[in-house]
Amino acid sequence: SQRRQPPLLTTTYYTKSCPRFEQIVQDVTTNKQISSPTTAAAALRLFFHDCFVSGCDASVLISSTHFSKAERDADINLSLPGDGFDVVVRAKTDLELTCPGVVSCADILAVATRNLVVMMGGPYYTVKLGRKDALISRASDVEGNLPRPTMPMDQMIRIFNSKGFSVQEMVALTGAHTIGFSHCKEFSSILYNYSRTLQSDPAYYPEFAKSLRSACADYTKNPTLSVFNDIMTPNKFDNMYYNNIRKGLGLLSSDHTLSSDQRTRGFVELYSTNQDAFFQAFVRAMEKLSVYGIKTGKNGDIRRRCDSFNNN
Ligand code: HEM
Ligand SMILES: [Ca+2]
Ligand SMILES: [Ca+2]
Repeated sequence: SQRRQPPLLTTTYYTKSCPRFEQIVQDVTTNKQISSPTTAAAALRLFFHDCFVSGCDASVLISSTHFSKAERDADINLSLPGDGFDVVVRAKTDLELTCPGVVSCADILAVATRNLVVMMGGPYYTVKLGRKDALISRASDVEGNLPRPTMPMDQMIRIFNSKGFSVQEMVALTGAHTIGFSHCKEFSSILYNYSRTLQSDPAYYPEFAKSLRSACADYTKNPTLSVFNDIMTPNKFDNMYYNNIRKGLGLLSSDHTLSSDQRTRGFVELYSTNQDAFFQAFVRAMEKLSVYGIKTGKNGDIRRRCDSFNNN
């Protein structure tokens, strides 16, 4: 049997073909984050949702047409904020002026995400380059590839394992919930109607549950209502998320389960007491995530626009 070699990305991919690549992406991400501070969390979640569905290939950036419903319009992706898409489009626009047809949307999203994590106070990690953009984006491919907050731990672990990510890596990556928001509907079922006998015992700190109920009181009429994922340091990329979930200050059912399940609890405890350990684990897991399922050569192309394929 033949062993297929993993396609190789390099850190110097654009050194000759687009020497200003890093600088252009850096300028765009900085300006965008300053004018729209929700961009960092938006891009980080967008990147996760791209990579877990057929690899880090910008498949999530494609817009639907009359003929085909793209990933972006799968129900779980409808809450992806526009700022994440917008920062990629802005960088692409600048890059097409400087080095047309050279830089992939997938590489832009990967580097923009890293830059934004760093801007929020998170750790720097290496992003290798040379990803090609996907030739396919189908909403029907999304289901089953992304975790949902109401899933039991077994199922969440199965999704991560199926992509080669360990329980430890799952816990480290989910530290991303140290920034950003969740809409009320994502945790309303456990907020209004929970029983402590369930395996998915949400174990909200009672005062926290009370304040969430009041913040979300109107959410059926106003579906845009949302709450910080990390109530203590919502705008700082740190290890506070792990401290929160140990105290019942996690938002989503999946956040609570992370600190109650015996398979994940040890990692939560480690990262809550040792930010260096979290950052090191996050760096390794993001480096791994960012090369997951990447396309090279003829398996992909360099899109002219990030939201549509080249052949139309
Ligand atoms: C472990 C399973 C996970 C589940 C069940 C989950 C679920 C969710 C849900 C329901 C939201 C709220 C979305 C909204 O209401 O708009 C959210 C937000 C977010 N998630 Fe996750 N997530 C998981 C893991 C991850 C991972 C691995 C990352 C990145 C590496 C990530 C990054 C984010 C970010 C940054 C936000 C905030 C988005 C924003 O503010 O726009 N999540 N997640
Ligand atoms: Ca993808
Ligand atoms: Ca935080």
